[in-house]
Amino acid sequence: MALSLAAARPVAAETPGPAIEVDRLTKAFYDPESDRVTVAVSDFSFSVAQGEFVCIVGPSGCGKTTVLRVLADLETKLSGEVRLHSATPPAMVFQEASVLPWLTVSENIALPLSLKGVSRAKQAERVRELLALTGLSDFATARPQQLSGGMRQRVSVARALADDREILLMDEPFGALDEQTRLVLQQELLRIWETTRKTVVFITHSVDEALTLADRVLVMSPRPGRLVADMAVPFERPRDVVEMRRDKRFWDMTYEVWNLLAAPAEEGR
Ligand SMILES: Nc1ncnc2c1ncn2[C@@H]1O[C@H](COP(=O)(O)OP(=O)(O)OP(=O)(O)O)[C@@H](O)[C@H]1O
Repeated sequence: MALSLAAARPVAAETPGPAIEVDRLTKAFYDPESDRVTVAVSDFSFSVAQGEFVCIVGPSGCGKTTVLRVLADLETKLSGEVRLHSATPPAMVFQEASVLPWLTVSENIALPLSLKGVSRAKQAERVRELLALTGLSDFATARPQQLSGGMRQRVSVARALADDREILLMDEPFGALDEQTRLVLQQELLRIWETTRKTVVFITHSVDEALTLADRVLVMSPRPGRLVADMAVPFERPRDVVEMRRDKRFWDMTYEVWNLLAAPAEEGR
């Protein structure tokens, strides 16, 4: 199937209000042992519209995880403003699948619902939907150690979706997987996103993963991380992760982002 990537997606026109607004965020860590302050993120500003998929790329240690942890309220900021326009706290997916080994796949997915006291019947219905959405229906009663790494990460994604939070924060969720599994999960995440239209902030080291998934790619500088580019990704949806790679613009953008990442850090940071 030839993929038509001709029309640029009018991101702003389709997206209502902001779901996330970050204004001049600065975050530093103090290590009392060495009496050293590490400025992880400096003056970082961006916003994410409701239902938008934004990827953040940047060199190792530039503060990507720190930004996500501040959004999740797991870290306090030094200065700046962070506003989440959402009725629910964000859900998180981490690099390592954070599944509980003593629970079955279904029980892992149901965990946020059982913690909230949702009835067993409603839990079972929601779990059924999520097993189908993430392709795990045949593994409902399996335990995590019986699953591959990719399948465990699918369980993490399903669990993050269980109680239907509006914002999904994903920290390099496919980073530990082999290339082929990664492509399969990227395709699945695209399909899931088409179905759920969550607001997603997704961190990755992989430029082509960012271009495959995102409406916009934010490129960060080396630490202390600052915003160096905010790029709209023009490929129309639904996307096919393999077919996209036949489009010259995909590689032109990959080159452009790599050029930004390879640029030397500015003086005086
Ligand atoms: N809890 C902490 N205490 C002290 N320093 C920290 C802490 N967390 C992060 N840092 C420092 O902040 C900087 C940014 O770290 P962060 O993990 O956010 O980067 P990253 O871009 O996500 O890195 P990577 O891509 O390698 O995962 C690093 O220099 C790191 O050492």
